[in-house]
Amino acid sequence: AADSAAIASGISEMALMEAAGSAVANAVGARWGKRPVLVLAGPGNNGGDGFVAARHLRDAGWNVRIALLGSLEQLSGVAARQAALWNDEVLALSVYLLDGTALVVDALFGAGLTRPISGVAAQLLEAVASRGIPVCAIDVPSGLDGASGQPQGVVARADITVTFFRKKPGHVLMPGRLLCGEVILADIGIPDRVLSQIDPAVFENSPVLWMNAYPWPHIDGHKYQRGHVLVVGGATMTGAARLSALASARIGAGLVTVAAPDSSWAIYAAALTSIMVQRVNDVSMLDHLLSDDRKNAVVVGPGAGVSHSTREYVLAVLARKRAVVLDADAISAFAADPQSLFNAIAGPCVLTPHEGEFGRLFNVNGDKLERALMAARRSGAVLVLKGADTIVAAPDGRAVINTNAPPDLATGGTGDVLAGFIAGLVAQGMPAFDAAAAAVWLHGEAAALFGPGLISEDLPQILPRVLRRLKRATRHDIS
Ligand SMILES: NC(=O)C1=CN([C@@H]2O[C@H](COP(=O)(O)OP(=O)(O)OC[C@H]3O[C@@H](n4cnc5c(N)ncnc54)[C@H](OP(=O)(O)O)[C@@H]3O)[C@@H](O)[C@H]2O)[C@H](O)CC1
Ligand SMILES: [K+]
Repeated sequence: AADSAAIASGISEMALMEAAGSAVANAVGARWGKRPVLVLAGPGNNGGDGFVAARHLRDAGWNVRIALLGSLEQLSGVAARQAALWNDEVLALSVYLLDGTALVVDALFGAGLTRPISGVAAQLLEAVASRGIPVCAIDVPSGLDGASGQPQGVVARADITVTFFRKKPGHVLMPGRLLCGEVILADIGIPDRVLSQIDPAVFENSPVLWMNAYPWPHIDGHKYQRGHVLVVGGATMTGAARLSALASARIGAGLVTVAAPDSSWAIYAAALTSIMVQRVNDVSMLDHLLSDDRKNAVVVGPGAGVSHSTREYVLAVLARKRAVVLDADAISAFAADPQSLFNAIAGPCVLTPHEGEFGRLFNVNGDKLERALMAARRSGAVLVLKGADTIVAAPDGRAVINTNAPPDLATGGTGDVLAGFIAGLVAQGMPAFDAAAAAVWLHGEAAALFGPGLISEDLPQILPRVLRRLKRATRHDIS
């Protein structure tokens, strides 16, 4: 879409392809020393980029062969014109060409892939993978769906993928992110104004998306302006709510209260210091707590139990029109009747399911991005679909894909911390979608900064260091 908009705005297709292929040759030259290269060219413009890259590498003194799927006569448009500039032998695709090849430039298919790769092209990609030949992919590793990150049949994993203008969802969604290797973004002269013309709604998560909405404390602020998070605590799994509460406090909520039943009140009270503990044995006591409208954000779910009372608590909070983060058991508790939850959602609400919990509420098909967006639209909530490539989706069609989470995050309690981070930001006035995106990013950064050996308690602990860095990086100095 970006290239057609750019072309419509007067940039020639030939120039775009020239810039694209030359960026590929530059990336190859920067990564590898001179060696025999085989360029695999497909029948569309991805193949055209391959012809340009081949010419630039040859001109730089590399030993380059190019093999084409189909015949030169079948090429059309700019790809045909670029192929004509190659002015040298064009081979037919064959596995034998891999003998004596020390690097493959994969220009078979890019954005125009419409079906799984078959025949000799598939055999070649399989052989490239099994022989462990290094690969530079153009735009996407051929066979990877750039919109979803899902392979359509065979894909040869690339060491580097050179793409143009903006990353596509497939570069950041799993398993695409792993199949792409290092993604190199090349500027091929598509002006930024094109982005506003195509108005994309899906972005890789990054502070630039939500920094302007980040609620740094004001110099003249007091604790009530920084919100009051209420975490509904469970009776037996008390650690989960404590983690959420601690996370809300660390991310800057002015006050945090845990609502606890009599049976475990003493445990909460003994374990928490700056966080308050109040008694709640049933839904009417919870409702009474919520009559204080300074308690402006609520977390339900961590350690709550999949029960009737969890359902009642959620509905009571939603009826009070409080911003709410529903996690874990608060999601699973509605498995039998998801619509009763969706009907009750009217104000800011964030659902934070992992795939298992997601499947209990939503019966939607499609890739991860589509499913998250559909679920957000259906429920009216901001959806945080967790995983190595967590997606934050809004009912209005916006989505971010998060890429900074290290595998160390896959440990008990980290989800409770995330729910607390989100609620803490919402309590300080950040819109739910921005708060969820910011919380997911900060959660990933905190884990990455801590590194191996991470347990969930470490996340709130190390968050101040992440916040300090973020603040330093985004501070607006007076000059
Ligand atoms: N984004 C930019 O700014 C620029 C991108 N460029 C490059 O262009 C490609 C996209 O080019 P396009 O021609 O649209 O598509 P492809 O080259 O990926 O492939 C289309 C052709 O492939 C056939 N096809 C599709 N799937 C298969 C398959 N599994 N097996 C065999 N053939 C397949 C398709 O045929 P159909 O029968 O489906 O019609 C087409 O013939 C982009 O990725 C960039 O690399 C430009 O350089 C400009 C700037
Ligand atoms: K490709």
